[in-house]
Amino acid sequence: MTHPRLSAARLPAWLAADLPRADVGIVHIGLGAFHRAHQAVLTQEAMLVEPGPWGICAVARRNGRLVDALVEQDHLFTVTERGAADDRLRVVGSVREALLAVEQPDRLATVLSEPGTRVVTLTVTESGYRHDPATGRLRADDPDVAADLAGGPPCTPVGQLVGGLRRRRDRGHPGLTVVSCDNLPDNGRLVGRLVREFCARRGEHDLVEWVDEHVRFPSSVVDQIVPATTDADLARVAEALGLEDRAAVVGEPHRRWVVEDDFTAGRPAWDAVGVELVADIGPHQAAKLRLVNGTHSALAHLGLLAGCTTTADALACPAIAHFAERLLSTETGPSLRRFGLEPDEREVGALLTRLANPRIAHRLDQIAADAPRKLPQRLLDPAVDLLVAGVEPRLICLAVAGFLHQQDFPVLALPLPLRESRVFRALVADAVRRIDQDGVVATLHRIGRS
Ligand SMILES: NC(=O)c1ccc[n+]([C@@H]2O[C@H](COP(=O)([O-])OP(=O)(O)OC[C@H]3O[C@@H](n4cnc5c(N)ncnc54)[C@H](O)[C@@H]3O)[C@@H](O)[C@H]2O)c1
Ligand SMILES: O=P(O)(O)OC[C@@H](O)[C@@H](O)[C@H](O)[C@H](O)CO
Repeated sequence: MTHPRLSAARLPAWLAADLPRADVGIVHIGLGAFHRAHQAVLTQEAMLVEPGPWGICAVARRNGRLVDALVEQDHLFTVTERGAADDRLRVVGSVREALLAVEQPDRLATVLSEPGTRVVTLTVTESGYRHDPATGRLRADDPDVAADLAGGPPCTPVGQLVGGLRRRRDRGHPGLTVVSCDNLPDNGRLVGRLVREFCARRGEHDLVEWVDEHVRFPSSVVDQIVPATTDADLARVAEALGLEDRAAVVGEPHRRWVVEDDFTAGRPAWDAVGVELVADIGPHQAAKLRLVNGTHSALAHLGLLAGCTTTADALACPAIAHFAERLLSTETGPSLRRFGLEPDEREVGALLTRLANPRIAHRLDQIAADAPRKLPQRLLDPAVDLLVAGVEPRLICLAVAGFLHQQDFPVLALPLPLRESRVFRALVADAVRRIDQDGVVATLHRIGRS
């Protein structure tokens, strides 16, 4: 059955009542599933508590279908919070404009430069920053970075940011705050460094000075599982709403955002809706990346070898579930002692329940994609900390072996302490051999019993 499209005019009154339709104050670069389920919802909630000009201009890179869908729907879309037992559907109206970065570079630079724009948020994936994780510097040999540095219409997020900041400075408008929400350690400092490096490589040292004085780059940690939307999700939303929503997203009910409290030009009342504003992001970031994302990556690399498709499938396998519980309680959890954090049994249980939600189809191949950029902060840094504390990271090495098993050649750039660690290399080699010989499930069984 076909349904009419979601739009402001068609929205049932009970849903329309809760929609703030504010002027743009935030530009979000990276209009993917996550932004719609997370920051767009929290910003809407914040504006309901404290009204203000915090509407969002959401910027996609190439996904014209998504931008068209939003424009056709008056920028409205639904978010389904899918718990283990039921769904909660809501309509989101905090997005006020949607742009395609590569086709509308001038409009993007203008929105970034407008005085009303006071915050820029980013979710452009780990590879979107185009940096070398080992040095934290821009990959100037990346063709897109090179084209941006040469002054073409910017196609990388850093090039886009610099274009907007330059125009802002030239127009004499005040500074703003850039908040990275990607799963990267020190994400704020990383973007700040890349923006300055980009300007310096172009010889724009005066712009570096302006950025130093007028732009803040707080780091942030986000946590909510939001898989890519499927056709089945879209059909379910259409049935529930009686309207077709081509920009719908589905995520788990858990939603967390921790941000360094360093804003130069104001922000929505996010703190009134549960966003944690903190002075030191370090422990929050390490805990999230190691516990949530570390477990995800381990499940992905071992679960795919075991023939599983989603995190829920993987955790339905007793050997993998036992492995995940031990990974958290004996390795990634204890690795956080360096940050003054102690493993907590209840937290481990709650996390595994989240990841096992059978109604959230989080595909392991989506999590496993781009692994060389994810594994360092998720599993390799904890391995370093365990080795320093005299503990063998045997389970982490199994997950790394699972990753190497799917590769034709070792593509992983190991941190120096692991490259030099004979223990680490021997543990990984042994894990690869065991998986080869016995298969992944039997290997996990054996390790589980030892
Ligand atoms: N999905 C989740 O569960 C989740 C949870 C926590 C954090 N995150 C973070 O958010 C990121 C994105 O996740 P997602 O689910 O939205 O992925 P997604 O693939 O749905 O969206 C990523 C978006 O970033 C865009 N992008 C990349 N480079 C860009 C550029 N130069 N200019 C504009 N847009 C650009 C892509 O085109 C895409 O629209 C993740 O990589 C992660 O760092 C995601
Ligand atoms: O989104 P990525 O590709 O950085 O990582 C995949 C998942 O581990 C990640 O999206 C988690 O679901 C998320 O970080 C949970 O908060």
